[in-house]
Amino acid sequence: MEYDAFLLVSFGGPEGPDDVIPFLENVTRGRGIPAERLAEVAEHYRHFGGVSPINAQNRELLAALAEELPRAGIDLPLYWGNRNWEPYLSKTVAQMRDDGVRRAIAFVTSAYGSYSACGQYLEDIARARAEVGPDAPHIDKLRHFHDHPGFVLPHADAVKAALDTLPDRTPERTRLVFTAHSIPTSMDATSGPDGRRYSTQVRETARLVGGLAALELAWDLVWQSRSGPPQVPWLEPDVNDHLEALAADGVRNVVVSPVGFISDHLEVIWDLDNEAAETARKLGLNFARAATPDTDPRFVSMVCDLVRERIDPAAPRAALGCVPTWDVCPRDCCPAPRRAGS
Ligand SMILES: CC1=C(CCC(=O)O)c2cc3nc(cc4[nH]c(cc5[nH]c(cc1n2)c(C)c5CCC(=O)O)c(CCC(=O)O)c4C)C(CCC(=O)O)=C3C
Ligand SMILES: [Fe+2]
Repeated sequence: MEYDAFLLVSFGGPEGPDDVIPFLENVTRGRGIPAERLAEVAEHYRHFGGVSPINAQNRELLAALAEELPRAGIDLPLYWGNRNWEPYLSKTVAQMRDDGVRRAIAFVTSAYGSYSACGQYLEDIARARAEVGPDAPHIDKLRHFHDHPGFVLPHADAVKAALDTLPDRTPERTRLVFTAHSIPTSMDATSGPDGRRYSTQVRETARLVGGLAALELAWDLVWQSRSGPPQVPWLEPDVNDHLEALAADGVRNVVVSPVGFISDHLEVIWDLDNEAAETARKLGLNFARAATPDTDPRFVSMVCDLVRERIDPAAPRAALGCVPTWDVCPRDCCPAPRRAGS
Protein backbone atom coordinates (compact mmCIF):
# COMPACT_ATOMS: atom_id res chain seq x y z
CA MET A 1 0.00 0.00 0.00
CA GLU A 2 1.19 3.53 -0.82
CA TYR A 3 0.52 6.34 1.65
CA ASP A 4 1.13 10.05 1.21
CA ALA A 5 0.39 11.27 4.77
CA PHE A 6 0.44 10.21 8.43
CA LEU A 7 -2.49 11.25 10.62
CA LEU A 8 -2.53 11.25 14.45
CA VAL A 9 -6.11 10.89 15.71
CA SER A 10 -6.83 11.56 19.38
CA PHE A 11 -9.42 12.52 21.97
CA GLY A 12 -8.54 16.21 22.45
CA GLY A 13 -8.73 18.16 25.68
CA PRO A 14 -9.31 21.70 26.99
CA GLU A 15 -6.41 24.15 26.97
CA GLY A 16 -7.76 26.71 29.44
CA PRO A 17 -10.58 27.36 31.94
CA ASP A 18 -13.01 28.65 29.29
CA ASP A 19 -12.60 25.50 27.21
CA VAL A 20 -13.70 23.06 29.93
CA ILE A 21 -17.50 23.25 29.59
CA PRO A 22 -17.62 23.37 25.76
CA PHE A 23 -15.16 20.44 25.69
CA LEU A 24 -17.30 18.41 28.08
CA GLU A 25 -20.37 19.23 25.99
CA ASN A 26 -18.57 17.87 22.94
CA VAL A 27 -17.60 14.66 24.77
CA THR A 28 -21.00 13.93 26.28
CA ARG A 29 -23.47 15.18 23.64
CA GLY A 30 -26.31 12.66 23.46
CA ARG A 31 -24.61 10.21 25.85
CA GLY A 32 -26.86 10.54 28.89
CA ILE A 33 -24.14 11.54 31.37
CA PRO A 34 -25.75 12.97 34.54
CA ALA A 35 -25.18 16.71 35.18
CA GLU A 36 -23.62 15.95 38.59
CA ARG A 37 -20.98 13.76 36.98
CA LEU A 38 -20.15 16.52 34.48
CA ALA A 39 -19.81 19.13 37.24
CA GLU A 40 -17.48 16.74 39.08
CA VAL A 41 -15.29 16.15 36.03
CA ALA A 42 -15.18 19.91 35.26
CA GLU A 43 -13.80 20.32 38.79
CA HIS A 44 -11.05 17.75 38.03
CA TYR A 45 -9.97 19.82 35.01
CA ARG A 46 -10.07 23.03 37.07
CA HIS A 47 -7.48 21.57 39.46
CA PHE A 48 -5.11 21.82 36.51
CA GLY A 49 -6.13 25.34 35.42
CA GLY A 50 -8.57 23.89 32.88
CA VAL A 51 -5.68 22.42 30.89
CA SER A 52 -5.71 18.75 29.96
CA PRO A 53 -2.25 17.25 29.53
CA ILE A 54 -3.37 15.32 26.45
CA ASN A 55 -2.77 17.95 23.77
CA ALA A 56 0.81 18.67 24.90
CA GLN A 57 1.43 14.90 24.97
CA ASN A 58 0.18 14.57 21.41
CA ARG A 59 2.38 17.48 20.28
CA GLU A 60 5.39 15.74 21.86
CA LEU A 61 4.49 12.45 20.20
CA LEU A 62 4.25 14.23 16.83
CA ALA A 63 7.62 15.91 17.38
CA ALA A 64 9.19 12.54 18.21
CA LEU A 65 7.57 10.93 15.15
CA ALA A 66 8.76 13.78 12.92
CA GLU A 67 12.30 12.63 13.80
CA GLU A 68 11.76 8.90 13.95
CA LEU A 69 9.58 8.19 10.90
CA PRO A 70 12.20 9.50 8.41
CA ARG A 71 14.88 7.51 10.26
CA ALA A 72 12.70 4.43 9.68
CA GLY A 73 12.62 5.34 5.99
CA ILE A 74 9.04 6.64 6.10
CA ASP A 75 8.89 10.17 4.68
CA LEU A 76 5.33 11.38 5.11
CA PRO A 77 3.86 14.74 6.10
CA LEU A 78 2.31 14.57 9.59
CA TYR A 79 -1.22 15.72 10.47
CA TRP A 80 -3.18 15.73 13.74
CA GLY A 81 -6.92 15.82 14.38
CA ASN A 82 -9.06 15.29 17.51
CA ARG A 83 -12.56 14.07 18.27
CA ASN A 84 -13.46 16.63 20.93
CA TRP A 85 -11.19 19.69 20.66
CA GLU A 86 -9.00 21.68 18.35
CA PRO A 87 -7.43 20.77 16.05
CA TYR A 88 -10.73 19.11 15.08
CA LEU A 89 -10.44 16.11 12.79
CA SER A 90 -12.77 17.56 10.12
CA LYS A 91 -10.62 20.71 9.78
CA THR A 92 -7.48 18.58 9.54
CA VAL A 93 -9.01 16.33 6.86
CA ALA A 94 -10.05 19.46 4.89
CA GLN A 95 -6.45 20.70 5.12
CA MET A 96 -5.18 17.32 3.93
CA ARG A 97 -7.52 17.53 0.92
CA ASP A 98 -6.28 21.07 0.16
CA ASP A 99 -2.69 19.79 0.34
CA GLY A 100 -3.47 17.08 -2.20
CA VAL A 101 -3.33 14.09 0.19
CA ARG A 102 -4.96 11.02 -1.39
CA ARG A 103 -4.40 8.19 1.11
CA ALA A 104 -3.34 8.59 4.75
CA ILE A 105 -2.43 6.11 7.47
CA ALA A 106 -3.91 6.96 10.88
CA PHE A 107 -2.56 6.22 14.37
CA VAL A 108 -5.28 6.43 17.03
CA THR A 109 -4.12 7.02 20.62
CA SER A 110 -5.68 3.87 22.06
CA ALA A 111 -4.27 0.35 21.98
CA TYR A 112 -7.59 -1.47 22.25
CA GLY A 113 -10.90 -2.34 20.64
CA SER A 114 -14.41 -1.32 21.83
CA TYR A 115 -16.70 1.47 20.66
CA SER A 116 -14.99 4.16 22.79
CA ALA A 117 -11.42 3.12 21.96
CA CYS A 118 -11.79 2.07 18.31
CA GLY A 119 -15.24 2.10 16.67
CA GLN A 120 -15.99 5.70 17.65
CA TYR A 121 -12.67 6.86 16.17
CA LEU A 122 -13.56 5.06 12.92
CA GLU A 123 -16.90 6.91 12.97
CA ASP A 124 -15.08 10.20 13.62
CA ILE A 125 -12.86 9.56 10.59
CA ALA A 126 -15.85 8.63 8.41
CA ARG A 127 -17.79 11.72 9.53
CA ALA A 128 -14.83 14.05 8.91
CA ARG A 129 -14.38 12.58 5.40
CA ALA A 130 -18.10 12.93 4.67
CA GLU A 131 -17.99 16.59 5.77
CA VAL A 132 -15.04 17.27 3.50
CA GLY A 133 -16.78 15.63 0.55
CA PRO A 134 -15.94 13.31 -2.34
CA ASP A 135 -12.34 14.51 -2.72
CA ALA A 136 -11.50 13.78 0.94
CA PRO A 137 -8.44 11.55 1.33
CA HIS A 138 -8.89 7.88 1.98
CA ILE A 139 -7.83 7.11 5.60
CA ASP A 140 -6.74 3.69 6.91
CA LYS A 141 -6.45 3.12 10.69
CA LEU A 142 -3.49 1.20 12.12
CA ARG A 143 -4.15 -2.01 14.05
CA HIS A 144 -4.62 -2.47 17.79
CA PHE A 145 -1.26 -2.68 19.56
CA HIS A 146 -2.18 -4.01 23.05
CA ASP A 147 0.56 -6.70 22.96
CA HIS A 148 3.20 -4.93 20.84
CA PRO A 149 6.59 -4.89 22.62
CA GLY A 150 6.78 -1.13 22.04
CA PHE A 151 3.71 -0.75 24.28
CA VAL A 152 4.23 -3.63 26.74
CA LEU A 153 7.96 -3.12 27.52
CA PRO A 154 7.70 0.56 28.55
CA HIS A 155 4.74 -0.35 30.81
CA ALA A 156 6.73 -3.26 32.31
CA ASP A 157 9.83 -1.12 32.98
CA ALA A 158 7.61 1.50 34.59
CA VAL A 159 6.12 -1.13 36.93
CA LYS A 160 9.66 -2.25 37.89
CA ALA A 161 10.66 1.37 38.57
CA ALA A 162 7.53 1.92 40.67
CA LEU A 163 8.24 -1.26 42.67
CA ASP A 164 11.72 0.07 43.42
CA THR A 165 10.19 3.10 45.16
CA LEU A 166 8.24 0.95 47.65
CA PRO A 167 9.73 0.29 51.09
CA ASP A 168 8.83 -3.41 50.87
CA ARG A 169 7.93 -5.85 48.08
CA THR A 170 7.50 -9.13 49.90
CA PRO A 171 5.27 -11.17 47.56
CA GLU A 172 2.69 -12.04 50.28
CA ARG A 173 2.16 -8.33 51.00
CA THR A 174 2.59 -6.80 47.54
CA ARG A 175 0.19 -6.60 44.59
CA LEU A 176 0.32 -5.24 41.05
CA VAL A 177 -2.94 -3.50 40.21
CA PHE A 178 -3.57 -2.83 36.52
CA THR A 179 -6.24 -0.33 35.53
CA ALA A 180 -8.07 0.72 32.38
CA HIS A 181 -10.97 3.10 31.74
CA SER A 182 -14.21 1.38 32.70
CA ILE A 183 -16.86 1.09 29.98
CA PRO A 184 -20.49 -0.08 30.18
CA THR A 185 -20.61 -3.89 30.38
CA SER A 186 -22.90 -3.83 27.34
CA MET A 187 -20.18 -2.00 25.37
CA ASP A 188 -17.61 -4.60 26.39
CA ALA A 189 -20.01 -7.42 25.48
CA THR A 190 -20.27 -6.10 21.90
CA SER A 191 -16.55 -5.23 21.52
CA GLY A 192 -14.85 -6.97 18.60
CA PRO A 193 -16.33 -9.63 16.31
CA ASP A 194 -16.63 -12.18 19.15
CA GLY A 195 -17.44 -9.83 22.04
CA ARG A 196 -15.45 -8.70 25.08
CA ARG A 197 -12.47 -7.68 22.97
CA TYR A 198 -11.75 -4.67 25.20
CA SER A 199 -11.55 -6.54 28.52
CA THR A 200 -9.77 -9.48 26.85
CA GLN A 201 -7.07 -7.27 25.33
CA VAL A 202 -6.60 -5.25 28.52
CA ARG A 203 -6.26 -8.48 30.51
CA GLU A 204 -3.69 -9.77 28.01
CA THR A 205 -1.66 -6.55 28.34
CA ALA A 206 -1.85 -6.79 32.14
CA ARG A 207 -0.69 -10.43 32.03
CA LEU A 208 2.28 -9.59 29.80
CA VAL A 209 3.30 -6.47 31.74
CA GLY A 210 2.94 -8.25 35.09
CA GLY A 211 4.97 -11.26 33.93
CA LEU A 212 7.78 -9.12 32.54
CA ALA A 213 7.88 -6.75 35.52
CA ALA A 214 7.70 -9.17 38.45
CA LEU A 215 6.85 -12.81 37.81
CA GLU A 216 6.73 -13.51 41.56
CA LEU A 217 3.97 -11.01 42.26
CA ALA A 218 0.23 -11.57 41.98
CA TRP A 219 -1.67 -9.07 39.84
CA ASP A 220 -5.26 -7.91 39.42
CA LEU A 221 -7.09 -6.09 36.67
CA VAL A 222 -9.56 -3.44 37.84
CA TRP A 223 -11.28 -0.40 36.32
CA GLN A 224 -11.21 3.35 36.81
CA SER A 225 -13.02 6.57 35.89
CA ARG A 226 -16.52 5.11 35.69
CA SER A 227 -19.06 7.52 34.23
CA GLY A 228 -22.70 7.26 33.13
CA PRO A 229 -25.91 6.96 35.15
CA PRO A 230 -25.68 4.72 38.25
CA GLN A 231 -28.33 2.26 37.01
CA VAL A 232 -26.20 1.33 33.96
CA PRO A 233 -23.68 -1.44 34.79
CA TRP A 234 -20.03 -0.68 33.97
CA LEU A 235 -16.96 -2.91 34.29
CA GLU A 236 -16.05 -3.48 37.96
CA PRO A 237 -14.46 -3.49 40.49
CA ASP A 238 -13.42 0.14 40.73
CA VAL A 239 -9.78 0.67 41.67
CA ASN A 240 -10.69 2.41 44.95
CA ASP A 241 -12.98 -0.42 46.09
CA HIS A 242 -10.30 -2.89 45.12
CA LEU A 243 -7.64 -1.14 47.23
CA GLU A 244 -9.97 -1.51 50.22
CA ALA A 245 -10.39 -5.21 49.55
CA LEU A 246 -6.62 -5.67 49.23
CA ALA A 247 -5.94 -3.82 52.49
CA ALA A 248 -8.52 -6.04 54.22
CA ASP A 249 -6.67 -9.09 52.85
CA GLY A 250 -3.38 -7.98 54.40
CA VAL A 251 -1.76 -6.44 51.32
CA ARG A 252 0.55 -3.55 52.32
CA ASN A 253 2.22 -2.48 49.04
CA VAL A 254 0.60 -1.72 45.70
CA VAL A 255 1.82 -0.60 42.32
CA VAL A 256 -0.98 0.80 40.17
CA SER A 257 -0.21 0.59 36.45
CA PRO A 258 -2.69 2.25 34.04
CA VAL A 259 -2.19 -0.12 31.10
CA GLY A 260 -5.43 1.22 29.60
CA PHE A 261 -3.67 4.46 28.63
CA ILE A 262 -0.70 5.43 26.46
CA SER A 263 0.10 8.67 28.32
CA ASP A 264 -0.75 10.41 31.59
CA HIS A 265 -4.22 11.65 30.66
CA LEU A 266 -6.33 13.58 33.13
CA GLU A 267 -7.88 10.30 34.31
CA VAL A 268 -4.39 9.15 35.32
CA ILE A 269 -3.19 12.32 37.04
CA TRP A 270 -6.51 12.93 38.81
CA ASP A 271 -8.29 9.60 39.29
CA LEU A 272 -5.10 7.70 40.21
CA ASP A 273 -2.49 10.20 41.44
CA ASN A 274 -5.10 11.97 43.50
CA GLU A 275 -8.14 9.83 44.28
CA ALA A 276 -6.62 6.34 44.36
CA ALA A 277 -3.47 7.63 46.09
CA GLU A 278 -5.68 9.22 48.77
CA THR A 279 -7.66 5.97 49.16
CA ALA A 280 -4.37 4.09 49.63
CA ARG A 281 -3.13 6.67 52.15
CA LYS A 282 -6.29 6.31 54.24
CA LEU A 283 -5.89 2.52 54.17
CA GLY A 284 -2.23 2.74 55.17
CA LEU A 285 -1.05 1.13 51.92
CA ASN A 286 2.29 1.97 50.33
CA PHE A 287 1.28 3.18 46.89
CA ALA A 288 3.25 3.80 43.69
CA ARG A 289 1.75 4.67 40.31
CA ALA A 290 3.64 3.33 37.30
CA ALA A 291 4.32 5.64 34.36
CA THR A 292 2.74 5.30 30.89
CA PRO A 293 4.71 4.88 27.61
CA ASP A 294 4.26 8.54 26.50
CA THR A 295 7.27 9.26 24.22
CA ASP A 296 9.40 6.29 25.28
CA PRO A 297 11.63 5.64 22.22
CA ARG A 298 10.31 2.07 22.02
CA PHE A 299 6.75 3.37 21.81
CA VAL A 300 7.68 5.91 19.12
CA SER A 301 9.46 3.12 17.17
CA MET A 302 6.36 0.97 17.53
CA VAL A 303 4.32 3.56 15.64
CA CYS A 304 6.93 3.47 12.85
CA ASP A 305 6.79 -0.37 12.86
CA LEU A 306 3.02 -0.34 12.56
CA VAL A 307 3.20 1.97 9.55
CA ARG A 308 5.97 -0.18 8.02
CA GLU A 309 3.76 -3.29 8.40
CA ARG A 310 1.01 -1.65 6.39
CA ILE A 311 3.32 -0.49 3.62
CA ASP A 312 5.13 -3.82 3.39
CA PRO A 313 3.13 -7.00 4.04
CA ALA A 314 6.43 -8.94 4.41
CA ALA A 315 7.50 -6.79 7.39
CA PRO A 316 7.32 -8.56 10.78
CA ARG A 317 4.20 -8.02 12.93
CA ALA A 318 5.58 -7.86 16.46
CA ALA A 319 3.26 -9.32 19.11
CA LEU A 320 4.02 -10.80 22.53
CA GLY A 321 0.63 -12.30 23.32
CA CYS A 322 -1.96 -14.57 21.79
CA VAL A 323 -5.03 -12.35 21.37
CA PRO A 324 -5.07 -11.76 17.60
CA THR A 325 -4.94 -8.39 15.87
CA TRP A 326 -5.85 -7.53 12.27
CA ASP A 327 -5.41 -4.57 9.95
CA VAL A 328 -9.03 -3.84 9.12
CA CYS A 329 -11.83 -4.33 11.65
CA PRO A 330 -14.89 -6.18 10.36
CA ARG A 331 -17.80 -3.89 9.56
CA ASP A 332 -19.85 -2.93 12.67
CA CYS A 333 -17.27 -4.67 14.86
CA CYS A 334 -17.67 -2.36 17.89
CA PRO A 335 -21.14 -0.83 17.49
CA ALA A 336 -22.28 2.33 19.26
CA PRO A 337 -24.19 1.46 22.43
CA ARG A 338 -27.93 2.07 22.36
CA ARG A 339 -28.67 5.38 24.07
CA ALA A 340 -31.47 6.11 26.47
CA GLY A 341 -34.41 7.25 24.32
CA SER A 342 -32.85 6.09 21.03
C1 LIG B 1 -12.41 3.36 26.85
C2 LIG B 1 -12.18 4.84 27.07
C3 LIG B 1 -10.99 5.52 26.91
C4 LIG B 1 -9.64 4.92 26.49
C5 LIG B 1 -9.52 4.94 25.00
C6 LIG B 1 -9.18 6.30 24.42
O1 LIG B 1 -8.15 6.86 24.81
O2 LIG B 1 -9.96 6.82 23.59
C7 LIG B 1 -11.23 6.89 27.20
C8 LIG B 1 -10.26 7.90 27.10
C9 LIG B 1 -10.44 9.26 27.46
N1 LIG B 1 -11.55 9.81 28.04
C10 LIG B 1 -11.31 11.15 28.24
C11 LIG B 1 -12.20 12.07 28.80
C12 LIG B 1 -13.55 11.80 29.07
N2 LIG B 1 -14.22 10.61 28.91
C13 LIG B 1 -15.55 10.75 29.28
C14 LIG B 1 -16.53 9.78 29.22
C15 LIG B 1 -16.38 8.44 28.81
N3 LIG B 1 -15.20 7.79 28.51
C16 LIG B 1 -15.45 6.49 28.12
C17 LIG B 1 -14.51 5.52 27.75
C18 LIG B 1 -13.16 5.79 27.47
N4 LIG B 1 -12.55 7.02 27.55
C19 LIG B 1 -16.87 6.30 28.19
C20 LIG B 1 -17.58 5.03 27.81
C21 LIG B 1 -17.43 7.50 28.61
C22 LIG B 1 -18.90 7.82 28.80
C23 LIG B 1 -19.39 8.73 27.71
C24 LIG B 1 -19.29 8.11 26.34
O3 LIG B 1 -19.97 7.08 26.10
O4 LIG B 1 -18.52 8.63 25.52
C25 LIG B 1 -15.72 12.10 29.71
C26 LIG B 1 -17.05 12.70 30.16
C27 LIG B 1 -17.03 12.93 31.63
C28 LIG B 1 -17.03 11.63 32.42
O5 LIG B 1 -18.12 11.15 32.67
O6 LIG B 1 -15.96 11.14 32.73
C29 LIG B 1 -14.48 12.75 29.60
C30 LIG B 1 -14.15 14.19 29.95
C31 LIG B 1 -9.98 11.45 27.76
C32 LIG B 1 -9.30 12.85 27.80
C33 LIG B 1 -8.57 12.94 29.10
C34 LIG B 1 -7.74 14.18 29.21
O7 LIG B 1 -8.27 15.29 29.06
O8 LIG B 1 -6.54 14.02 29.46
C35 LIG B 1 -9.45 10.28 27.28
C36 LIG B 1 -8.10 10.07 26.66
FE1 LIG C 1 -13.29 8.73 28.51
